[in-house]
Amino acid sequence: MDFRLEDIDDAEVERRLSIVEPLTDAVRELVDAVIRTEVDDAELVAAREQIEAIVARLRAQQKDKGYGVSFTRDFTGMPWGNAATGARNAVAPPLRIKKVDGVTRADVVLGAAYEGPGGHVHGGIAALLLDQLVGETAAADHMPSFTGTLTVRYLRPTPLGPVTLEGRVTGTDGRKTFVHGELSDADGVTVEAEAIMIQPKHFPARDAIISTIAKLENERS
Ligand SMILES: CCCCCCCCCCCC(=O)SCCNC(=O)CCNC(=O)[C@H](O)C(C)(C)COP(=O)(O)OP(=O)(O)OC[C@H]1O[C@@H](n2cnc3c(N)ncnc32)[C@H](O)[C@@H]1OP(=O)(O)O
Repeated sequence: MDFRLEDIDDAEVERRLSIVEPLTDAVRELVDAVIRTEVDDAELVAAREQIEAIVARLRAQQKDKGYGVSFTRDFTGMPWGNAATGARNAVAPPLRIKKVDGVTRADVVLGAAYEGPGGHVHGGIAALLLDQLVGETAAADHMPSFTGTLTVRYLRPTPLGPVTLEGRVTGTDGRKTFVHGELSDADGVTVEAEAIMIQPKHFPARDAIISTIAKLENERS
């Protein structure tokens, strides 16, 4: 797995975010506009040509594969390509999960790009958001847990628009953490999930990052 250390502080993380998040938001607007526009065919062709020019500009310098996950020396993660939360990923709804007293919560608005049944959220998108939620709920002490089993129950269709997510740990057993997650609209829970999250036996990336930080600190002292 592609994890790496970047020797930068939180101010530099914020500076980079202040550049990329508005870009990603603009691309989200583009996606939404393409879905909902009713301009004529000539306008669609002209717009496509402009978009192709922007793509060529961004391709001038590219990573070989995905973005990967970087960490700062303070273990601030930068999973900016992540499909559910990535700051550089316009496919991701702008999901920002917060953990308070062990309970994870997020508010997000799901627009036209997340449609499944007409006017309602695609079931795969609900599962994606819940998967990320249970992952962040189970994560502890900079150690990720991978989703072993995710069971999703769709109680009723979720209308497009504002939704909330909430997750909590319901138990642990060795390296397994059991998590309950919910997706709700203003009228209550629409989708619920039970997950078995598993801390991998070995997580070489974490060990490699910790030893790199120790080396950097040695060099500075
Ligand atoms: C840094 C901040 C991050 C910040 C937070 C990051 C959030 C990221 C959120 C994204 C979450 C994802 O999508 S993760 C991506 C999707 N998931 C994956 O790709 C996982 C692929 N699978 C695997 O890598 C592996 O199979 C693991 C890690 C799940 C398990 O491998 P293992 O560690 O070798 O497990 P093993 O020793 O065999 O078994 C340990 C115990 O777990 C049970 N077990 C094993 N597999 C499963 C399973 N699939 N479902 C249920 N239970 C299972 C066994 O019966 C055993 O129970 P017992 O005998 O002890 O009772």
